[in-house]
Amino acid sequence: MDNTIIRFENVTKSYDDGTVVLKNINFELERGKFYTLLGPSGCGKTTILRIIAGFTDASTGDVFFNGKRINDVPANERQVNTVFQDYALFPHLNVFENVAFGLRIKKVKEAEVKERVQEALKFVNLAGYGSREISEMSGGQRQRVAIARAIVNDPDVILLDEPLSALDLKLRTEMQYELRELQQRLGKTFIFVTHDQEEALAMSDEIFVLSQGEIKQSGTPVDIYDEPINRFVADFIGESNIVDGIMIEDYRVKFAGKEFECVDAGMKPNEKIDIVIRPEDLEITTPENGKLIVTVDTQLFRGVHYELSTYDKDGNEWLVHSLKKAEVGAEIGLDFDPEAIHVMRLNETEEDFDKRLEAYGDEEHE
Ligand SMILES: Nc1ncnc2c1ncn2[C@@H]1O[C@H](COP(=O)(O)OP(=O)(O)OP(=O)(O)O)[C@@H](O)[C@H]1O
Repeated sequence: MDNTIIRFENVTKSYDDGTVVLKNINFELERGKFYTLLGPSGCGKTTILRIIAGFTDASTGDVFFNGKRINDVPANERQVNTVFQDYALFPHLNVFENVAFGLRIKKVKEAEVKERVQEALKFVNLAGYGSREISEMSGGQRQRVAIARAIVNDPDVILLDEPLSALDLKLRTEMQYELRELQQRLGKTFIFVTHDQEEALAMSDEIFVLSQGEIKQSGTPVDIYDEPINRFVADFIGESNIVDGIMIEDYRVKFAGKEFECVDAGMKPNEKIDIVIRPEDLEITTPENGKLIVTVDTQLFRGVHYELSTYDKDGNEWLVHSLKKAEVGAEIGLDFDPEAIHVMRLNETEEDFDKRLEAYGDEEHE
């Protein structure tokens, strides 16, 4: 059975004033998975949700739901519900009536309304809260009311537009666990919008990293963290050391004035590249044993590790996460494995990246 629930084909969105918000969006989303649209403010995340919900039209391209083109299907006939950033709860209605609202509009019978609302409230751990006023609920509880209101209609897909952004850090982390757990219990497709990379890494089955109306990379959190395909993604996801480099030949790169063994291949000799090394992949050693020699500029204790800001003689900054301490002002060595060097082609797109890997793979098989 085809497990695809939503498909975007060449979707663009522009406004009459000439603003191009989405350039050419293509993706397929599967039933029952947790997807995250991640990117800086204004990159088009909310616009994608609005097109799925039917609140706005795509300018060109096609949107499919369960294999059926839905460009012209009105919002209220789509099997989709949205949880908004500000929850959009009705302050004059109590918790029960807020959740019941959509069912009442559909003229569902009273006995069924009662049963379904109670079930939805139980699902979000708010059984017994039905008669409370919204003003008597905490931020986290309001969030759960908004989710109960979305799931009571039994939609196939739930859209969540930065639903955790109004919460303080501790509650936010709790709600991340809760939302993920809820999605798994429900078995529905969740599409979650955020500009917070940690949230995206923690919660998602698959992440779409967006910038300026384009998908820069998609994949599992581990894929995107370990194999960012360009400087934008590497910089946006996690903390990174990114420096200019040159590919000498397959498995050999040059950066910071020295040549190193690496595991990347399939690029042109002498090609200019971007190099990424994650701070946790750099190990402190003596200057004699270090592949890089750096001076420690600052050191912060972060609980689990020390965070050192260091620089080499060319002025490149190297951020280090280390369990070992160093002396501020001291010269130290940094060691790393060849696998820790991640090589990226300048401004490579996801499509070109995939083509390159495919071509390289084919060559290997010949
Ligand atoms: N009616 C409109 N007319 C012109 N431009 C618009 C209109 N609505 C939205 N935009 C523009 O579309 C772009 C993308 O907006 P969108 O809300 O999708 O971004 P976002 O990634 O969700 O950002 P945020 O995280 O700030 O909500 C923005 O630059 C915004 O100014």
